[in-house]
Amino acid sequence: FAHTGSCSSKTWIKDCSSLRMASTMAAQGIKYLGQEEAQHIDEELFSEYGFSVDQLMELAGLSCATAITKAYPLTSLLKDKPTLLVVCGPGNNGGDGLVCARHLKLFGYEPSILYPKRPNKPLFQGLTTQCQKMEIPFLTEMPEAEVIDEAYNLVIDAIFGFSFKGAVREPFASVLDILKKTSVPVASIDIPSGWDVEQGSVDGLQPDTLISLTAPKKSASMFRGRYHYLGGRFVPPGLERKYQLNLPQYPGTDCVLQL
Ligand SMILES: NC(=O)C1=CN([C@@H]2O[C@H](COP(=O)(O)OP(=O)(O)OC[C@H]3O[C@@H](n4cnc5c(N)ncnc54)[C@H](OP(=O)(O)O)[C@@H]3O)[C@@H](O)[C@H]2O)[C@H](O)CC1
Ligand SMILES: [K+]
Repeated sequence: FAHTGSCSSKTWIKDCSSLRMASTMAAQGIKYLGQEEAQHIDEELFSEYGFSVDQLMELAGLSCATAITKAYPLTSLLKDKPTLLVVCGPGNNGGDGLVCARHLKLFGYEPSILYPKRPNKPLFQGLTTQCQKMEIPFLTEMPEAEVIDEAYNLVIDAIFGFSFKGAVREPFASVLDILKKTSVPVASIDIPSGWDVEQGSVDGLQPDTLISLTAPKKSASMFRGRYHYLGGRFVPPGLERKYQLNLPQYPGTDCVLQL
């Protein structure tokens, strides 16, 4: 995978690197959230600011799909088909994964979804139906690491987000063990799954891409992959001030920003 972005010719390199530098400088001072703080912000978005969960999930999932198109453009993929594996967990992080998969299908990728633990709630049932109607296949079991390396260009990790706690329970412990053995890149939504939200993990998943939603969580400072994006461009100014998020300015109408 080569990061092509918009810097494809030499004449663009200078402009591009100064843009990247500007983006890094703009991101300086951005707040890295603790677990409770991230959960409070989430609750306030619903209770005080009048958002519904499906609204924010749609924006979060669209940000993630957009970030994937930037880090792994269709033209950069090595396999014959633009296949992706999206692994979804039981909470809202998994919901973001379903939305992300739907948008990626619309963007020309060929996602398959593994969704082993499905909550019995209309929101997730609706998102599942939407993906099925988009003709996205749902796998019945997690493929072995060699099969993933053979069949997919990229894995999208939408297993756990900011509510993850403790030791990973099944079936996700086995799923994460397989993901750690794959050599195709992994793109994690909000948190690399299995990482402590604040402390990270020394022997955990090492994603190539991290898409932080709303604001990075403390563990994001331990991220060593190539691409770190900020997404979830929906934070009202009062909430940003209250939590001193110090968010960088998104360029133009973009819904993601590379940190
Ligand atoms: N404000 C925003 O930026 C928004 C972010 N969104 C996304 O939502 C997630 C947070 O979603 P939440 O539902 O609160 O939690 P998670 O998806 O992180 O996970 C909850 C489920 O995970 C299970 N869990 C927790 N710990 C373990 C463990 N050790 N082993 C196995 N399973 C675990 C937990 O299961 P229970 O058994 O406890 O029920 C939960 O089911 C955020 O990160 C963003 O991605 C929103 O989409 C929009 C707003
Ligand atoms: K994740």
